[in-house]
Amino acid sequence: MAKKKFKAESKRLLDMMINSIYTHREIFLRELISNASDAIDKIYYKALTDENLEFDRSNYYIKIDIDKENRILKISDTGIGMTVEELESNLGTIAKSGSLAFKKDNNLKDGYDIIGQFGVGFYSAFMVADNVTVISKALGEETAWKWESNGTSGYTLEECEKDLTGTEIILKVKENTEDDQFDDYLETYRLKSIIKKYSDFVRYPIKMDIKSTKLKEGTEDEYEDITEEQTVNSMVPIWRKNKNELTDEDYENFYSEKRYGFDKPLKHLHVSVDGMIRYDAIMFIPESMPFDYYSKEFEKGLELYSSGVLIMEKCQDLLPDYFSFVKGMVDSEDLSLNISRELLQHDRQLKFIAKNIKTKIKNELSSMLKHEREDYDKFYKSFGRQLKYGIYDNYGADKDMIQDLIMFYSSKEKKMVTLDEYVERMPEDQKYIYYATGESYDRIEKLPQTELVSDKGYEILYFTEDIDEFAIRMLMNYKDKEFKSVSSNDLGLETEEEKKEIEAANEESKEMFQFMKEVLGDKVKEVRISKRLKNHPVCIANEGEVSVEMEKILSQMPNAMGQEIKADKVLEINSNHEVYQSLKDAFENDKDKLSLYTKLLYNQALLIEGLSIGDPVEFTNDICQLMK
Ligand SMILES: Nc1ncnc2c1ncn2[C@@H]1O[C@H](COP(=O)(O)OP(=O)(O)OP(=O)(O)O)[C@@H](O)[C@H]1O
Repeated sequence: MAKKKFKAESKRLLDMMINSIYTHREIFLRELISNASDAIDKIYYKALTDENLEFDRSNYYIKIDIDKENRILKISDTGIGMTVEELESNLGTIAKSGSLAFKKDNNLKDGYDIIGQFGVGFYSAFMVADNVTVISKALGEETAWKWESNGTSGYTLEECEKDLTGTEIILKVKENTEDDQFDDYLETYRLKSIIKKYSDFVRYPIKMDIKSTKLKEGTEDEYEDITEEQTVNSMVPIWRKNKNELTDEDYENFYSEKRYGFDKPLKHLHVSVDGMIRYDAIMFIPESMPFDYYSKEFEKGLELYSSGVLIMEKCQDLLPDYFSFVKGMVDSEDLSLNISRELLQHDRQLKFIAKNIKTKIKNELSSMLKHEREDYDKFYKSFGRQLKYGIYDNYGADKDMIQDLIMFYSSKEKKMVTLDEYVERMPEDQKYIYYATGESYDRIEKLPQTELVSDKGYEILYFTEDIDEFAIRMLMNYKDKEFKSVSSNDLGLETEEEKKEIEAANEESKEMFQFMKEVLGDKVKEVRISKRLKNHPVCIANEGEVSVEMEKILSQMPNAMGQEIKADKVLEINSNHEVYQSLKDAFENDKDKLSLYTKLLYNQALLIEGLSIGDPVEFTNDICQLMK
């Protein structure tokens, strides 16, 4: 049976292909400039092996010209050009990459990296142009050729005039439509900004004629409009420069030029890895928090370049969430990109880079913590909370990596301390790392529950952020020391003897506590004598996994599930306080009085804890009742 070839309507095929590959129309310019840069690179490569050919950098450039009136945009280069056969095979066949063939033929790997590989970039010109003309004169050829197409009905090829070796791509820019402003691509400022965005580090000058108004020579107040040819790209990327030649100021300038932030970065990391996968990266740790940092709008990510050409503005996969504050870029020649260059084809290389970067950032932060504590404190004030999320995130997968970077306010030091510093200072007899939760340091300081632990001379870490307790629960312990809330049932402080005494006292007042528990119903799980109070009459303690502070946070969650999770509260009474005797008297003589006292004490404990009392009217009525 004879095999027949598929027939396809080229216009529709082209349309489909271009519009499904590229999400941003403006990248047509990136594609055409990358082709021009490839074409110049090819002369450079040829010169390496051809003695008769000299490569003098100053002769090579890319030029962008605009003719607004005729809606013409021209991209010219002084590169290797195309012969008539190459025009036919490279531009006449979709998905034929002359550049890929060149790379293979010349066995190119290192150094100057040719960008093109898929053979489709050129056609992106049809996203903005009705008609594309290519005039090209190949290196060493006498004649030039003109290729022309409207992207619908094939193309024409004819001989033409051209002085210099190289290629001109002439676009007849589409008319505006209701939805699209094609006029934009005839505006100098717009083109300049597209070049800056995607092609700033192309190795050859990209020139444009730029109009400006200048003081007329020899006059003091007469101005004239002049047009000057300017190079609009910066060419040599800072990350390819030698670190020793760069100053802090250079990095700071790069940070603000790139608009990574409006602050001055606290730290920069310049990484050049030359191993199995090569990459360069410049990353910054900002000092202050972007205004939208803790909002849904904030997008993490590093800029991703492939051989100096921007591929993605925010590559999220390069950063874990807990380092989302890091700004900067990564450039690698070794990435396998897909056709649109917006997606990475195999993420093996990317994963490798991401893992590498993660360790570098961690090390940088550790060294800052060790050697530049003041800076670290500033950093932690802005982003500490994010690090704590990292402990909790992903079921604690990276907790070991981050635990040394987190800090809490210390009751003793009156400043932020690391867990390591805490453990180092622990007296020998101290079993646990104690913490207390509350709204502010001031409030925690006054919490009755902290009394006994403080009295023992133990340090307490103050947790004021919603994430703190959740993160610590994930960590469970640090250097084999378990975390213990000052509100938890067993503080591990009493001797066996003391324990027995408390048990006996509880047993003695068992019936009274039972009565009090009945008054409070399911608001508390138990009423008992406290082991932790010294001067305060009452407090709320905690039994089980969910703490009172966690209940507070969960109750603010929008979904119903959070509202239902409650802490098992225990009302603890200080048996050394005079109130205890009043309770006992009331139990003997006046049960109504005991119920009033019970409700009052419970509400007091809630208030101290920063919790709202269920029925404030009842509470005030109870106080009046007491005053009668
Ligand atoms: N300005 C130019 N000078 C010389 N040759 C060019 C020029 N523009 C395109 N070509 C040739 O045409 C081929 C096809 O270009 P096209 O942009 O479609 O694909 P590519 O650059 O090879 O790959 P990619 O789709 O990855 O950009 C190129 O490989 C190159 O050989």
